[in-house]
Amino acid sequence: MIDLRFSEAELERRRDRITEFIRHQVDAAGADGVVLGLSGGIDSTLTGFLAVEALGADCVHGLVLPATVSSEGHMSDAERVAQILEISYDVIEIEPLVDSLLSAYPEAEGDREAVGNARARIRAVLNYLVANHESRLVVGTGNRSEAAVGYFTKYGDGAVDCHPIGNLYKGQVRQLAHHVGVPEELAEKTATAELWADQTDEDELGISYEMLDDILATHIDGPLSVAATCRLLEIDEETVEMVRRMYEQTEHKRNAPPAPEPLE
Ligand SMILES: NC(=O)c1ccc[n+]([C@@H]2O[C@H](COP(=O)([O-])OP(=O)(O)OC[C@H]3O[C@@H](n4cnc5c(N)ncnc54)[C@H](O)[C@@H]3O)[C@@H](O)[C@H]2O)c1
Ligand SMILES: Nc1ncnc2c1ncn2[C@@H]1O[C@H](COP(=O)(O)O)[C@@H](O)[C@H]1O
Ligand SMILES: O=P(O)(O)OP(=O)(O)O
Repeated sequence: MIDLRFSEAELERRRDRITEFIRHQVDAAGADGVVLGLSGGIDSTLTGFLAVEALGADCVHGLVLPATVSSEGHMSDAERVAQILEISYDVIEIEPLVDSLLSAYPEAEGDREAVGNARARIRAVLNYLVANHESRLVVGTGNRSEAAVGYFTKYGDGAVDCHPIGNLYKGQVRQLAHHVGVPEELAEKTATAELWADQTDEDELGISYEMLDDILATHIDGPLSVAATCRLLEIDEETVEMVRRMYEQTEHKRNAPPAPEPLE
């Protein structure tokens, strides 16, 4: 394993860079603030803390959007974050909207992945409903580790106006969260997409975030070959190749949809 942690000075610089970024995005769009989905997880919690630091509590609106598969613990943590930050927030149950989708297209009933992704997309629709109505931007919560392996729903949690923590690896998200004062028990929570019951990121991805971050930093985002990465991290080639495959196969999620070249 390699040590990707920031120094205290670097953490302060990251914090300043991200809060300046959020202010700039809002000012440049002439918006009145941001809307943010709060799941009780570390990414949305850190993003909420940084958005309030950047804009003030009045300019941040939280949405807590439980589904039947959401655990009570995560949803009460999400509300707790909104209360700590003293931001306005709404709690909107999304399962009636999922049911409407499935009554329109019952063929997808029981398809865990399709319905799970539909939950993420319903949340995106609600985020934009509020953002349009209140002249705000939708602020994303995705980090570099998730983005690099496509671990997000296309046009679901990926449907946002900016990604303030999009350059941080998951371990660095936790470190910055501690630094800005996120309570310990929230900063150390197990990551879960909660699109279906008992889902965890690391189980589904088949790799720990610690190892994923190391492979991304050295090989995918860094200069080392597969062989050099294996030697440095003392891991097998198959693990590095698996990450490389996830990165390559999900490129479409990180780019604008293509169109044919114009005719000459
Ligand atoms: N951050 C989180 O924790 C989080 C949040 C939401 C989802 N997730 C995870 O993300 C994953 C989302 O599922 P998914 O990736 O199967 O669904 P997706 O809908 O995000 O992406 C698949 C869709 O992309 C399109 N597509 C596929 N290959 C393509 C290509 N080569 N070019 C262009 N378009 C292409 C197709 O429309 C396909 O249906 C799941 O594993 C889910 O658990 C994680
Ligand atoms: N239950 C939720 N309420 C509001 N927003 C949510 C909820 N679950 C997820 N989100 C948003 O989506 C991103 C990504 O979610 P993962 O839990 O990592 O899948 C999350 O940060 C929230 O902004
Ligand atoms: O995106 P979040 O806030 O749900 O965090 P995590 O993915 O760690 O559960």
